[in-house]
Amino acid sequence: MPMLALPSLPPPPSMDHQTQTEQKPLVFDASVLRYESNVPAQFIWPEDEKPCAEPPPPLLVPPIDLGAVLSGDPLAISNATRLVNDACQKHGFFLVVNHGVNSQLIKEAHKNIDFFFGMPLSEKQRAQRKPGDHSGYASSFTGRFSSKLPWKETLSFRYCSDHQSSNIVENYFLNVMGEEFRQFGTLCQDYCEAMSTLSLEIMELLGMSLEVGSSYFRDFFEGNDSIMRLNYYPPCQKPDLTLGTGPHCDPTSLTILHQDDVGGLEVYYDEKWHSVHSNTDAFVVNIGDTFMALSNGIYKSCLHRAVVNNRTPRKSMAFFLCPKKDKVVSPPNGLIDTDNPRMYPDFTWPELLEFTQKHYRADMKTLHAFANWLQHKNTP
Ligand SMILES: C=C1C[C@]23C[C@H]1CC[C@H]2[C@]1(C)CCC[C@@](C)(C(=O)O)[C@H]1[C@@H]3C(=O)O
Ligand SMILES: O=C(O)CCC(=O)C(=O)O
Ligand SMILES: [Fe+2]
Repeated sequence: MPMLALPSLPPPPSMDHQTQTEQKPLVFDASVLRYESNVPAQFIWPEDEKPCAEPPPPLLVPPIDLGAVLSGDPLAISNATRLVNDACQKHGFFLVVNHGVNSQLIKEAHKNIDFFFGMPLSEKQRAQRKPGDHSGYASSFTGRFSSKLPWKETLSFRYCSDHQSSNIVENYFLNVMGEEFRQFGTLCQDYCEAMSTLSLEIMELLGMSLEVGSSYFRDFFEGNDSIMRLNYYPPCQKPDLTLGTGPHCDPTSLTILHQDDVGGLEVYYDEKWHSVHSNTDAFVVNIGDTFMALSNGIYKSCLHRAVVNNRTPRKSMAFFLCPKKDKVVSPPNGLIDTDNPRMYPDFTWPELLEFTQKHYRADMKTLHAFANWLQHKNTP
């Protein structure tokens, strides 16, 4: 079988950040590192990927009034489908307002995130992510990658909307963190349920804007097997050297992000980075690689990153919508024709997830690398 070069696959950590001498393994303890003016080399990003010297121009994206769309108002629907269609063909990014998600639920979630990440490292490590697993706590990715480390801590867990998994998030918190975290678990379960509902509503809108019918993608994501991630970006004394999350397209289908009012999210469009103003009343929505494949490349997977600052910690909550395990990601016939031939091979989400967890560090070229990898894997 021909060997494929996978440019982002890092060498095992022992190969470059631990030398023959007595160097200790790197630990990202934010309570210490946030005051450190010497940023460890593993967190320093290459010159061409460093944050912009000046604040980048804002990305002008019209907010979509989801409430008006769901009320069935024909004018609101035609406006929203036009705006979404335009945004998704250009950069794959838009905002949703009047979304119907309880603002108290969002506030409580942010409070609990502050509490969780404010705990000592050893407490958070009770939920430590295991190698090859996408769930759990990670303080940066010190054991997983050896360079271009992100200045962030994350807590990720699986959410599944089928009936057999009704308490999957609550149970995760109970099992890994214990009884004192039951309430946080219930809150995250409720939040994920709200995100799953919201994502299916957005899928109706995407079905209308791609003219395949409002139920096509909604049905495809019924019983979704998704990932929820809480991101915490501690302050950094040298924010111009590092990144909170490096440039990437989400390999997942659709991301619904809620960010606090600190700011730091940036989107690449028209050959430059743009900042995204924070608006705590809005959800930030972006297309991911799996939806790009599902739309036969018509909607773009959004290239984005997060920068950090030297003053305030920043929080965001990302719900990564993913299809049920056995769903084949294949575009509907209405999106394929002689001018628009098939762009990507059929695949299932678990295959792409495994690719990003075991073979390739997700970046801006994941879908392309994955399509090549699949092709070589399946050619004797
Ligand atoms: C399936 C996933 C892999 C990542 C988490 C979810 C969706 C986004 C991916 C990620 C955020 C893209 C940038 C690189 C990454 C390693 C990160 O910085 O967290 C990615 C996630 C991951 O592999 O854990
Ligand atoms: O925190 C943010 O603003 C972006 C996070 C992100 O892109 C991700 O978790 O995939
Ligand atoms: Fe992302």
